[in-house]
Amino acid sequence: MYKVLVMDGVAEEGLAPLRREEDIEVVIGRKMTEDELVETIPEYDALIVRSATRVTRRVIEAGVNLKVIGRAGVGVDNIDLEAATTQGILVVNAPDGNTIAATEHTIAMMLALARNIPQAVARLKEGVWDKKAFLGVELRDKTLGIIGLGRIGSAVAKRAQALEMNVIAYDPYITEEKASTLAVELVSLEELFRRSDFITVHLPKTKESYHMIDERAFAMMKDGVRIINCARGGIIDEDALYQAMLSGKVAGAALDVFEKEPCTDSSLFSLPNFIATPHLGASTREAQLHVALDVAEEIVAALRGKLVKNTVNIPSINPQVLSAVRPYLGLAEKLGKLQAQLVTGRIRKIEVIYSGELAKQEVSPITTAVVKGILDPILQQTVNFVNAPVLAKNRGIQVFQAVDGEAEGYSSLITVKVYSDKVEKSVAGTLFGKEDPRIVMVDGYRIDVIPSGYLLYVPHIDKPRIIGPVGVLIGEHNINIAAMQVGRKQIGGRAVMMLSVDAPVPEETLAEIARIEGVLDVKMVHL
Ligand SMILES: NC(=O)C1=CN([C@@H]2O[C@H](COP(=O)(O)OP(=O)(O)OC[C@H]3O[C@@H](n4cnc5c(N)ncnc54)[C@H](O)[C@@H]3O)[C@@H](O)[C@H]2O)C=CC1
Ligand SMILES: O=C(O)CCC(=O)C(=O)O
Repeated sequence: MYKVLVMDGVAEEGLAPLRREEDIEVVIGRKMTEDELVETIPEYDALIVRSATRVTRRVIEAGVNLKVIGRAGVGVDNIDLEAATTQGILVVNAPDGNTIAATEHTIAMMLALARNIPQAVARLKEGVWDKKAFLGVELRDKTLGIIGLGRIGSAVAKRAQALEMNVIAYDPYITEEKASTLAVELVSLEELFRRSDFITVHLPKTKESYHMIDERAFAMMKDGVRIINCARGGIIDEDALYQAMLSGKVAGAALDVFEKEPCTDSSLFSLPNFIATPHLGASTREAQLHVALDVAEEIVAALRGKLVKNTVNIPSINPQVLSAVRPYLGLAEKLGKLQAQLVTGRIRKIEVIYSGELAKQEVSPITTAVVKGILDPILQQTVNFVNAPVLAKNRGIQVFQAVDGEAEGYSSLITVKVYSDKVEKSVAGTLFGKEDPRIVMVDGYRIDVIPSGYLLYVPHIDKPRIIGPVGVLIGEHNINIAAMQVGRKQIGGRAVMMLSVDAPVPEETLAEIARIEGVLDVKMVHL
């Protein structure tokens, strides 16, 4: 039975995909302190939040059963992604469901700013009919500067154009083609500051965007500029905004988000031309239903080990790519696991080389499977597709991936080379047919072994009285040999023997095998 904790008032109707699963129990959590959440979380397999709950490192480390954290929305800045990744917990979000809600809120804020609507409503409710105090401005022919031309920025651009505004944008990560499809002029940040009558931000809060709009930026802007932030608090420096509004440089500002939330006290609240909402951008019935449905479906998929679309802490994999590489994931993991048991010393470098047909595919998921296979037998903690690359990096292991046309006669070949401070070892595998995995090479010696169960690896000198005595010693312990492969490059040179056995060979027998003259090493491997 899986248990899912749902926080922050995520829409009940949207939880239907979870509620219809018989082995999933949904628990609606009340507002909790960090300590309370730390105490509660160990019994849960999944957690769903909006923006209020802070999923800190402490919470994540206490979540010993957590497999997935879902954000019913876009921004994941309330989730410690690094901690989740290290712990092997998948983080998913619902990036599309609230785009229109946040877009319409932005347009509403811009119109409210231009026409002083909140202030006029408040005055009228005080019983004052004051027409003179609220002279507004029109949007038509004004320049709107959009910082961040993603989902919401693009949708804001379309609506602003319908209001006959001239739209310019700054987004160094999108192409000129995308901007021109939207009929938006891409400009530098400085030019956007200099030319805009209204500026709206639609980008995540990152190191780069933190206080992107600060004192220096305000100094570059037109007198009387109006500023909107329905993205994330902290992109605008609130102290600098206060000063710029006091001086009259900024004619009005509308914030839906604040650097510290909830924000119930701010010097900005004293300014008549400042308007604000309490992070309402995504608060429409439609958006809340959509994000809840999207995230609930993702949680079900993640718990079932199925394809998850909107992953935040591992690269999302295109379904076509996944179906091409999926058959190789198991083989890759086994090759990694084999290496982990053959290699001695501290691993410094892993190199995964792809040849043949496979070399034409996007192979990074296969490389991750190799790394997972290598680290899993070595580390105490759970190693999965989420944390394998991070754990390798944290341990100072370099991971390289390369393609090489030479597949040694196989249609596709995966070669895994591991370099430690003591040895350098290479193993290779392929699929016979579409799904029959085989280890076909160890240290350049050709073999043909099914990567499963117990394997005995015996490198030796190619001469008589080795294979027989090894078989006898194993037989004496009543252990059945299911298959045997010997690979050599030249008569009388080095060779490798790989035996599939039905049970582990005891330590003392391994020691006896190692004493046979001509045996160079002996290792029991379990795949
Ligand atoms: N107020 C609210 O309730 C809501 C807030 N949001 C927030 O709105 C923001 C935008 O959301 P989406 O449009 O869905 O995201 P998105 O990922 O589709 O778009 C973000 C855009 O910002 C651009 N960008 C990133 N760093 C940049 C930089 N340093 N300078 C300029 N551009 C940069 C990216 O290239 C991308 O095009 C996010 O921060 C999200 O959390 C989203 C929904 C509701
Ligand atoms: O869930 C909410 O109310 C906030 C949504 C939001 O900020 C986001 O999706 O980034």
